[in-house]
Amino acid sequence: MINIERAQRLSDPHKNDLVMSAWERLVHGNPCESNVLRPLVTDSWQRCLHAHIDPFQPNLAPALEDTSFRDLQNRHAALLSICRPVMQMARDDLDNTGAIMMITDPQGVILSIEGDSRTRTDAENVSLMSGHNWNELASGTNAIGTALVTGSPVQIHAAEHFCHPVKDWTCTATVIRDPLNGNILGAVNISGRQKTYTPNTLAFIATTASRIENLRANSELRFRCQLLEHSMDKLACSQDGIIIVNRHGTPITMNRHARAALHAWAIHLKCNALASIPSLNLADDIADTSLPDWINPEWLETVTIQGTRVGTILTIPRAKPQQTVCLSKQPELAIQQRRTTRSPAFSRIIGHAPPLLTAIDQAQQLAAVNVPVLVLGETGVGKENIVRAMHQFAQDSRLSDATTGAGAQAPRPFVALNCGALSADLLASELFGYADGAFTGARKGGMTGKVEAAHGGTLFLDEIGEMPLALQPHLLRVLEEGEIYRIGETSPRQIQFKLIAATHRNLQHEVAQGRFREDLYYRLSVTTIRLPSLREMAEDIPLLATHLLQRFAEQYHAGVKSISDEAMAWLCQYRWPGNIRELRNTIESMYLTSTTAQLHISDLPAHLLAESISGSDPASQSSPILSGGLQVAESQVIQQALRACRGNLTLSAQQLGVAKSTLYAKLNKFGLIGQLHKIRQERQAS
Ligand SMILES: Nc1ncnc2c1ncn2[C@@H]1O[C@H](COP(=O)(O)OP(=O)(O)OP(=O)(O)O)[C@@H](O)[C@H]1O
Repeated sequence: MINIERAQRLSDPHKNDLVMSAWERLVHGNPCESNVLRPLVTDSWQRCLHAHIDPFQPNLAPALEDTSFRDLQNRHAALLSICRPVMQMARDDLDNTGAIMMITDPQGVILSIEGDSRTRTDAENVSLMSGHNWNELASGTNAIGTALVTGSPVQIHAAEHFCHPVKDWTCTATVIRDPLNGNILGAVNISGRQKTYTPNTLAFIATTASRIENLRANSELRFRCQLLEHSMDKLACSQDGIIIVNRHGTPITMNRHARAALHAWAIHLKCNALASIPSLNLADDIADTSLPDWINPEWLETVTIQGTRVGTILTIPRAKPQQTVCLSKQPELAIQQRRTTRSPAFSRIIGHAPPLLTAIDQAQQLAAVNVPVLVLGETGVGKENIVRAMHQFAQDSRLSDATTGAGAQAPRPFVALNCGALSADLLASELFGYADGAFTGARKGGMTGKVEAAHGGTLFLDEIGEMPLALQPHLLRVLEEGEIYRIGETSPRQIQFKLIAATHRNLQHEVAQGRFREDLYYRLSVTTIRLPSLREMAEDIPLLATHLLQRFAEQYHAGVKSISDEAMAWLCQYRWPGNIRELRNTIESMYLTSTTAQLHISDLPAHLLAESISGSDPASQSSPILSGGLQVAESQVIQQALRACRGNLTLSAQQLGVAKSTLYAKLNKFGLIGQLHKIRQERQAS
């Protein structure tokens, strides 16, 4: 490709007469006048002379035959489908503007054309129409052909065209690149009569191409997500080596048995940098379709989703196959087995409620697979807890591999960062690190970022929903490329880590609101684990409460304590907006403040009691089974407050955090008016 400076890409219509005279002299055998022409045009005219292009050829831009053209359109169906919204816009917005837009294949053959209808008719007279080839070597200097040679956005205005029939046209084109590998997929061009010239078309065409490239990137990302989602069970459960190959023939991930399986079959490939396998390219026109010797065709499974072939699963059997339990094949057996065997790494996660068990199963499955995982759940449900367990599980699995001969395994780092706790600048340097002297105040010698520190281990990005939009593309790039640039450095560092992100936000909603990038969302949300709120696992509250009491007894050495039935009933009906963290804090406070070996309702923190007494706790209204116990509890707390305030209603209401009228209504409801009088009499008597 030729590197074209920006200033060179723009035509100067004021020089058109000079350019025309230079062209006339050229076609009469004189040398090319580089002092009049832009270097871009000089070079192109030289190429045309060298290729013996006839500047006066009447049949400009040879046409393909109908069948060949249809074949060509079929071959480029993916590009045309991605360009559809852009061409739809051209149809609607270019009408009556004198401009037309077209998409070509990488050789310059026009695949599709839209725009101003009158100009389209004029354009047909000069072969600017579907099926015609605007390659430089076929049609001389023109925006499509020259953009394809240079790989840059170019304008070719009027006299700058090499062939006479198009010298009344002004054209601007650029290439469309594959965002995955930079290959040229085709070109996009906008043309009109020379009087429609405007320098702005250069920026417009560059933006249009980048919009098409973004659409392509998003659709590739979707295919990748679909492929990974489809392969997840195999990656997690299979005892064979699994390598997932994307639709372009590039391996994107593998399970932990792949290395051993390749070794068993004496296939000497570097797992970390498996080269592309052209014969597994399902998306592009590839000449080489023969499988490499090391692949047995029976190992291949093409994954087709909604009619699109999104990739291939390559299953390399272990030399001594073991029985595989795969979720998709034997769901009931697999679920039963997994549910009864919680690995030691997850033993700190207390609870047996079905939604929690599902989350633990998923976490165990995904822990050792090298794909990003998104953990969702309200605040305090134990997201960090489960992420740490996943890291431990992966670590334990590697250690057990090491004992079966897969090599020595050093401890892997676990690095956590809360994206909501730092400003955008600080977060950027914390994440990516920086070079020595990268900015004022930078630490001498630079700093290693969290991403780099997590190399070989797990990076936990908590509150990912709070990550500033400006940083999100950088994170996506790290995930896609497996390399980072420290701030202020120009050479990348290769890194490999498992990303686990967590959020309490609804990221889809954030994407819809423009606060979270859709491409990053797709990258992260391939595999999600949703942790239930404590309300959804209320059956586990007694177990959790008892477990926490035991923990605090060990921590504070203040003896073992139990919880009264009434207090437990209260704990079970409360709605716990702060989830397990709030439960933990409550039990801790009760344990430390109670003076007896059994915790009672009266040991509950005052603000929680006030909430239930004021009736603001919806659970208290929706749990008839517990409401008896709760009423007793309420009655006890009110009596306690009355006694503490020696029958003063105003003070009692203040202490309970309710209105005086509410308190009075409760006294009536619980038959405590007599009790109130008694306390007042005692006060007067004393
Ligand atoms: N199932 C569980 N069993 C025992 N303890 C738990 C469980 N889930 C959470 N915890 C405890 O609850 C507290 C809160 O958990 P954690 O910090 O993991 O929540 P989180 O969802 O990450 O919170 P946030 O959204 O605020 O970051 C921790 O002390 C954790 O140990």
